[in-house]
Amino acid sequence: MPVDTTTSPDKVVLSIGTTSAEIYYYGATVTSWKLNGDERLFVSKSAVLDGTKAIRGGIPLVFPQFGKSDHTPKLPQHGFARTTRWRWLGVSADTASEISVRFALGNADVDPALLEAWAEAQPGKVVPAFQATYTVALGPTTLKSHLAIQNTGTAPWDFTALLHTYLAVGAIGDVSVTGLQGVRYVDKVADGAEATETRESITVDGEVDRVYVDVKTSPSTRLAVVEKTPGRPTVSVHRSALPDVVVWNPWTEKARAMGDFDDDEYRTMICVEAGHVATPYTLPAGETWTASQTLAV
Ligand SMILES: O=P(O)(O)OC[C@H]1O[C@@H](O)[C@H](O)[C@@H](O)[C@@H]1O
Repeated sequence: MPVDTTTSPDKVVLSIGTTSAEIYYYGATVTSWKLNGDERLFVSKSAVLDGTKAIRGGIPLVFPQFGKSDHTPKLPQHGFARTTRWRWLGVSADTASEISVRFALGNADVDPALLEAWAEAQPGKVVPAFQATYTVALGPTTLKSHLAIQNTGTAPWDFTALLHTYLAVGAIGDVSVTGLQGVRYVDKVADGAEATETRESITVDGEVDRVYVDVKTSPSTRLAVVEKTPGRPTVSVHRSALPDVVVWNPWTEKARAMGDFDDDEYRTMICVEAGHVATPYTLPAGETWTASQTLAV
């Protein structure tokens, strides 16, 4: 199968046969995954792509903090990884069945004020020393995101991380998410109330913003986005070391409130976000945490 990589000042484009992906250096955000010309990721028509704002769509990388925290009021929502330009490390594998590329982010790449803000939540308020490597691998029917975060300092520190995946869907009314039945969740739309998911297939008919905690799946209960619309294949989400899953759709009112999201776009997207967010991960000095997600059609 012909494989190809092209780079430009803003992004890298990968292709393998009729499948392609593009990744912006800004945020190392994957902004496109096309199979036979069919786009599987949602990016808003109003997304800002000039590196001044997190990209509204694709797969923004949330690190070192999911959401907002009272401990770090100056650290922006969802941290700084999605709003910082990553270093391009080049192609790491290039075979007939997979092409992968790597990006890096470390302390020197990040605005010092943001590092100081992160330090507020750490023991002794010490700025964490880190090195992150992000690998994106494209196969004929898969897109893998692999994140490795190393503590390069001498003291442990905490973080939360998440792959904020926006999937494109034909019509939100025809979509269901499977694999979450019986899982406890925190409902951010209901002021953080906790409940257990009873449904085998979750449908969306209003604002949804839930953190499903410690989601265990098996081949018979796989995490997947299923569409009734003819011709739209199921996208499965396979996870490693990302126990929690956020399901988000802003619906009408929140859509109107977002400047980089068109009013009706809630109809054609759903976020299914794999992360380590319900509890922070403590990374000991010198150690590396690795996690990955594979989207498969
Ligand atoms: O607007 P942002 O910062 O990209 O966040 C979008 C959404 O991201 C989700 O992960 C959160 O659970 C939502 O609460 C949030 O609204």
